[in-house]
Amino acid sequence: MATNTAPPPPELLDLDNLRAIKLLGKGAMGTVFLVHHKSNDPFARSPFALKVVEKSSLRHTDRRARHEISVLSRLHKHPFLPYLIGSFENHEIICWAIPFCPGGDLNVLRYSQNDRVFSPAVIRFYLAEIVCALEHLHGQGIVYRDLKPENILVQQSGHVTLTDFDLSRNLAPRKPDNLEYYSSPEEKSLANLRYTHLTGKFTRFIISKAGKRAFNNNKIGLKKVKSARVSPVSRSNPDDFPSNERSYSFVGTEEYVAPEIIRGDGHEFSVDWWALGVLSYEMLYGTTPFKGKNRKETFQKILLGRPEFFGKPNLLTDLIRKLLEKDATRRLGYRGGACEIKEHEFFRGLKWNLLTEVVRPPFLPLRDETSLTHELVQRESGIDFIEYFHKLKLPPPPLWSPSLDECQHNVSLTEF
Ligand SMILES: Nc1ncnc2c1ncn2[C@@H]1O[C@H](COP(=O)(O)OP(=O)(O)OP(=O)(O)O)[C@@H](O)[C@H]1O
Repeated sequence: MATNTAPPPPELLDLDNLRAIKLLGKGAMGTVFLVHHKSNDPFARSPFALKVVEKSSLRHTDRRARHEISVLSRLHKHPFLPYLIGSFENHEIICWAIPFCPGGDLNVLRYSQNDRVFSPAVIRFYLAEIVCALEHLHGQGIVYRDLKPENILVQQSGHVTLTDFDLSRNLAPRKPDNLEYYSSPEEKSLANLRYTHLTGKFTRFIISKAGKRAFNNNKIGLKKVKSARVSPVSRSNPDDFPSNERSYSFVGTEEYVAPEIIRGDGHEFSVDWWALGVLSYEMLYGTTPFKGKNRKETFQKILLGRPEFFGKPNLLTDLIRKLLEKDATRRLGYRGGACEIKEHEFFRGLKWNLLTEVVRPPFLPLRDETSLTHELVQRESGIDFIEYFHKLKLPPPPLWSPSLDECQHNVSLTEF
C-alpha cells in the first residue's frame, strides 16, 4: 500500500506566512487549525491542518508532541495514514502540519446514521482500510495504542486516515520463531519502578472482591497485580525503551484499552487488534462491548466480561469475538499480524490491493471543503495565525457545534 519513494524532507514552517482559516478541533494535547500559506497559496486552494501544542511547565507535553512529529515523519505517504508536511518550534509552541481531512471522524459519522450504526458492508470497508493502516504502522515497529472512532478521520475522497500518534510506541518487531515474549530483567525492573506510582491508584479500584477472585483463579495466566503503583510517568517518554518488544505503559482510551494493559502484563502490537475488535463492535451495535457505569466497572468488564452479541452469529461477530480474545497470545492477529485478519472469512473476496481505487467509498464529505475554505478566505474571515493563537490564551471560543455535543467522545487516558 505504501509508496516506495522516500518522502521529501518536511519543511520548516514559516508561521508568519500562515493564516488560520478556522478552528478544526481541540484535543487534550493540541489545538488543530485549518491553515493556508498566505504567499504560496493566497486563495487557500491547498489548505492543511496545523496542530499546535502550547509548551507548558509539564515537560512531557513537549515530549509527546515531538514524539508525534517523529512518528509522522516516518510515515511515507500511506493512503490511510497522515504524513508530516512541516513543523515548527519556538519557546511558546510546537506545531506541525498534516493533510486536512474534511469529512470529520467516524464517531461523528456514526452519530449521523439512522440507529447510529453502520451496515456490515460499510464496516467491512472501513475495517479493511484501518487494517492496512495498522499493518503499515506495525511494519514500521509502531504500536498505535489509541484506535477509536474519534481518531479515524475521513478524507475528501471518503477514504480514512488515522490521526493522533502521541500514544504510539516504538517496539522491536516480533521475532517470528519466538512467539512467547520474555522481557529482559532490566526492562522488568524499570517497568516495575514506573508502575509503582500508577498501579497504586489503579489497583486500589481494580482489586475489588471480584477482581481479586479473578486474579486468583485466573485461567489464562493473568499475572497478579502487585499492590503497587502505576505511574503516569509511563506516558511521558515514549522512547525510554527504544527497542522493546513490549511496553509497560498504562495508556489508551478507557473503553478500548486491552486487558493486558490493565493487568500490566506488558503489551505489544496485538493491543491494536483488541481495539479493532472494540471498534468493530461499536460500529455494529452503537456501543462499546465493555462499557460500565464508571472506569472501575469498565475495566472489570474488560478483564472478566464476555461481549454480548445480538441476533444470529455471523462472519462479523466471529471476527469481533476473535479480536476480543482476552489472552493476547490467542487473539487473532497475534501470530500472523494483519495477514491473519485479512484472511478472516468476513473479508473474503476483498481485493486488498484495489482498496485505494474505490472511487465511491460509503460516505463522501457533503460539501467540498476546499471551496468553502476559498469562500472564507475571499471574505477575509481568516485571522492571522499568530494573533489567533495568542487570542486562544484568552477564554476560548465554543469548540463544538450542538450536533457534535450530542456525540459521546472517548477520551484518551492521559494521566494516571
Ligand atoms: N488532519 C485533520 N483534518 C481535520 N481535522 C483534524 C485533523 N487533525 C485533527 N483534527 C481535528 O482536531 C481534533 C483534535 O485533534 P487531535 O485528536 O489530533 O488532538 P489531540 O490533542 O492529540 O487529542 P487527544 O485528546 O485525542 O490527545 C480532532 O478530533 C479532529 O476533529
